[in-house]
Amino acid sequence: MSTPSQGGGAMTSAEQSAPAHAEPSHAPTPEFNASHRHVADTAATTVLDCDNVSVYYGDFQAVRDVSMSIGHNEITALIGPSGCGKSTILRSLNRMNDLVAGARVDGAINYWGQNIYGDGVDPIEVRRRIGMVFQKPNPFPKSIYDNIAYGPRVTGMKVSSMDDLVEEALTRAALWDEVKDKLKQSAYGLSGGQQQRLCIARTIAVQPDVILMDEPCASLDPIATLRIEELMVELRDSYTIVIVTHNMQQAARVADRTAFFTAAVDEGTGDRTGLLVEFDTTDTIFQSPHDQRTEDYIAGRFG
Ligand SMILES: Nc1ncnc2c1ncn2[C@@H]1O[C@H](COP(=O)(O)OP(=O)(O)OP(=O)(O)O)[C@@H](O)[C@H]1O
Repeated sequence: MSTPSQGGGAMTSAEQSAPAHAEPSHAPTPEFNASHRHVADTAATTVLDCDNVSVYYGDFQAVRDVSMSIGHNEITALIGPSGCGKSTILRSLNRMNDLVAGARVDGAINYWGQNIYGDGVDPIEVRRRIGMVFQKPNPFPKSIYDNIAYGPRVTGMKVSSMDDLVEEALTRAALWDEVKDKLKQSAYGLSGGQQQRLCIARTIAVQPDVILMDEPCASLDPIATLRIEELMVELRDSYTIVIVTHNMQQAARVADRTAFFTAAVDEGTGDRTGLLVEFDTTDTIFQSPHDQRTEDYIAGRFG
């Protein structure tokens, strides 16, 4: 498993203790509005490529035949009605579904050209490079400092100064100024929005390349939601971000590209299986979609 900056080569256990890539530079903090979306009318370099991906839970096919390319340093939103397989696809992008008994992925998901489901690929290393932030903030029952330091410690990352690493991660997650005087206090003392930024900092601390976010604002109030959206836009210059959201305005505000999923009913079994209807620039999906199903969903006619 390699990234272009690593120069190729199979992943080894020694590699697991080394940073995945050179530290990305700090992005300037843009004032936030939708115009900060990239102009996504040209194809970006592909980081993650889903090639005919189907995901099963036991015998149930939850989502079928998904092919899409996730662009480098872009925000990609996955939208669609409940149960269409957005979270299932998101979790398959870093092998999180491996942790679900009976879950199985068909097809290939290529990360910088290497199938993450290929022989000999370490799922732990996949999840370090492709991190995930969940719907509900889930800090560890530890101090703010130890929440950040935990990942680097358990993955055996070589760190010259843990204090610097903690400050760096919290700064990137736009939380440092709010917590720098209480690093030894419990993370549970933070507000929900702060806890979610802490979880983003925790993900950043192990130097990922891609950050997956599964409805990261679902449990937050509008102010905290806006702060996370601003943060996503800031982080985009250093990371590739994939977000599942039920909030179409959120997708329209932050995403460069948007994938619309729906579910089709199998006449025989009655099962509802998710499928990708349309994947394009966010402007195209929201302003001139090619598929009637996308247009109906965007217009609120179903889902
Ligand atoms: N762990 C699991 N075991 C069995 N079935 C599952 C599991 N997780 C999801 N499913 C099923 O897979 C299908 C897709 O679910 P998924 O959560 O991916 O959809 P979603 O589009 O993210 O939905 P929502 O928007 O409601 O979160 C659903 O039918 C769901 O019941």
